[in-house]
Amino acid sequence: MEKLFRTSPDLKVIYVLVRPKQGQTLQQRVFQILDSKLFEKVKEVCPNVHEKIRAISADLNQNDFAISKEDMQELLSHTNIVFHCAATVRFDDHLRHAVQLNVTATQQLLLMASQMPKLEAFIHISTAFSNCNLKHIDEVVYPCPVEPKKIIDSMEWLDDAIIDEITPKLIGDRPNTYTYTKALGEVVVQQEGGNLNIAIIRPSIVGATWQEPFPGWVDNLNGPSGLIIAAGKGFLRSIRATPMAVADLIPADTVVNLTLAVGWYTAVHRPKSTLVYHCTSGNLNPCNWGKMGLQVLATFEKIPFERAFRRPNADFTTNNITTHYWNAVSHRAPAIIYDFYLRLTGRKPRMTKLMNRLLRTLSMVEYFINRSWEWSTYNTEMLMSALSPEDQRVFNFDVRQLNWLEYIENYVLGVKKYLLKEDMAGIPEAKQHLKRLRNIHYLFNTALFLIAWRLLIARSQVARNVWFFIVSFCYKFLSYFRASSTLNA
Ligand SMILES: CCCCCCCCCCCCCCCCCCCCCC(=O)SCCNC(=O)CCNC(=O)[C@H](O)C(C)(C)COP(=O)(O)OP(=O)(O)OC[C@H]1O[C@@H](n2cnc3c(N)ncnc32)[C@H](O)[C@@H]1OP(=O)(O)O
Ligand SMILES: NC(=O)C1=CN([C@@H]2O[C@H](COP(=O)(O)OP(=O)(O)OC[C@H]3O[C@@H](n4cnc5c(N)ncnc54)[C@H](OP(=O)(O)O)[C@@H]3O)[C@@H](O)[C@H]2O)C=CC1
Repeated sequence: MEKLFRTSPDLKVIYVLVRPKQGQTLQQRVFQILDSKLFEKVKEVCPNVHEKIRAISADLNQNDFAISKEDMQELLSHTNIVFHCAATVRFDDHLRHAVQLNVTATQQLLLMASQMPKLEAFIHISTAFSNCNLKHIDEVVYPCPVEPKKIIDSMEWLDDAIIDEITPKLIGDRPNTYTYTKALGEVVVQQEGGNLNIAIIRPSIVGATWQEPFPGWVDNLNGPSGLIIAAGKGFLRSIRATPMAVADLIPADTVVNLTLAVGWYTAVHRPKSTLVYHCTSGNLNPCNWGKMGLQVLATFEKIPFERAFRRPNADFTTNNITTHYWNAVSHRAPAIIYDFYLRLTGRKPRMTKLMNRLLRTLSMVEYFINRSWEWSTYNTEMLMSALSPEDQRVFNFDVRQLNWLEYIENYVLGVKKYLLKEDMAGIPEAKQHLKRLRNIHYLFNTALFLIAWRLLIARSQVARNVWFFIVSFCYKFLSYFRASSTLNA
């Protein structure tokens, strides 16, 4: 919406399907977004942007999306282009719910779209990981072993226990219900698109903005953002990741630019078949997880997060045993010790629970940070060459120009500002806090060493002998030093 109004202020109206949430009405939800920093630039070129966004109450879990008759009439008669990006993105969602949102709702939306007389294009947002069971992925819709229609039907009569039982068999070698249902959604789009002008966009891992409307803007915890917080606050200190595996991140504004360009191309050129566009970075400008982790850490040195639990650190491991070791030593043990301290001081323990949640999240993303994929980008490159030089500049989605180090630094800064809402004025205090943590760390390690050594001496003759040898050596060295300094005087 931001980019559309900034580049086309004459646009009449955008209908946005919204559900009320957390005690807020739809209007409040939309106005909260419009009143954010993100929309500051838009308001300069389009001051009446508030009037141009029409929030329509809709819940994709309901029949006909629970849209009122009047709203439905208005939507059907006025819509020129549909961007379908609503989905459940939870990796662990129950299959029934994931199918309802990512497959059935897509089917219903297509049906709705087929009743829109003025519709020019239907743009479906999928994910580059919908076929993550393959290593090389082309810009085509791959068939699923069980037809989506059969899956949709079966979800209506199977009970939860049976669904739980068949879920691993259905998702096969995909890691979760999210990627599986997004793949089903694509098949539905292809099979039931009828005469509609359809395109599918597959972004990889969406990160903060690169350039527009300003660098580093981010507003949710999906993808790396939540883990950047966990690392910056010192909760996450080691990760099972392959440093050389490609980190296929794609900035949010690049996805937006490609999506709008695809909307234009689909409406104007009306390709004969459904085109799939990969919105990925790996084959044009690859960055790996190792480089990303180092740059994230380097940025924490310059711009630390406030009130960190421990000093940020990054141990990458690919080994099962070291993963368990680091999880025990770097994650669970500090959490248990801290909770013990909270109990002692009469407060409610919370760190172990938080750490368990973090480890669960890690176990779910591990699949994606230990593999590399190749996505072909013929259609995306074709689209780039179809744009005029001016449009190539305004709707830039050429990731070859992306400087990763600069991007990651801005990303971390954006996480601090827009997700954690931390003030830059707090940086000196945050640095001071990290210094204190470092001293506590040294003190703790020294105390631990001395206790272990004392216990060892008490139990082992060899340790005692070594200890006496070190002490007598130090004593002789000191005596020699004292004697030679007296002679010199
Ligand atoms: C060692 C040092 C390292 C140093 C450097 C580090 C550098 C960085 C390197 C990092 C490598 C990056 C790898 C990314 C790979 C992504 C691949 C994506 C591929 C596909 C991309 C797509 O195509 S598409 C979007 C993908 N889809 C998601 O990305 C949603 C995932 N997510 C969930 O599937 C649920 O979230 C899940 C997890 C079940 C929990 O479920 P759950 O029930 O336990 O928790 P909830 O979600 O209910 O949230 C409960 C509380 O956790 C908060 N929270 C939510 N998410 C959080 C999160 N990610 N990290 C932290 N905190 C999070 C939330 O804000 C709540 O906070 P509160 O309680 O205070 O409100
Ligand atoms: N983030 C990423 O890394 C990637 C995302 N994608 C795709 O991009 C799209 C957007 O994802 P992202 O922005 O990350 O995720 P979000 O969860 O932020 O966006 C999903 C949207 O769908 C809406 N939604 C979910 N359920 C319903 C419902 N029952 N009725 C109405 N609206 C609903 C949500 O509304 P509400 O705000 O009310 O919860 C939310 O605005 C998805 O299709 C996802 O698959 C693809 C690749 C990567």
